[in-house]
Amino acid sequence: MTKKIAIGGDHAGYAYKKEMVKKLEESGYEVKDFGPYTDDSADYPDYVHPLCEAIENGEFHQGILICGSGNGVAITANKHQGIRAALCWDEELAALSRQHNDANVLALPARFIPFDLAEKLTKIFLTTDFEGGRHATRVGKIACK
Ligand SMILES: O=C(CO)[C@H](O)[C@H](O)[C@H](O)COP(=O)(O)O
Repeated sequence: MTKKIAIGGDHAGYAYKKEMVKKLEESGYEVKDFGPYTDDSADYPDYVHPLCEAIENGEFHQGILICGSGNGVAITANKHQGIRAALCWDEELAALSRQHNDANVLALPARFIPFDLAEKLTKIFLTTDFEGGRHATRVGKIACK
């Protein structure tokens, strides 16, 4: 089964997003780019909310969000009950976001890491399994009552 990936962000992440779409498609993923489609100044919530709703609806397996610091897209994504967005800037963080937190969205800080690292983190994120067990109990308690 081809893994379906949703990608989005804002103008600060535009260049990385454009390149990341190419890399993901070359790796065999089915990718939808939720925008923005130029590097004109853009408001990240306009792109993050539709992407997260699509993931919550089961249309995509996981999401990649890219902005300047990664904070804007992560904060916005985590407003969605069905989203666990992890801001990552090194390989161990990317692995742990999947192993311990079952994160379904990776937030990347384009202005703080080089593209080749962003690509490595994305590959780790998309290929690392959730460990379950004690972590499943904790993830099950995240949702606000
Ligand atoms: O990095 C961010 C802070 O959370 C945002 O996601 C934006 O990318 C950043 O705020 C854009 O800043 P700009 O000065 O409008 O380029």
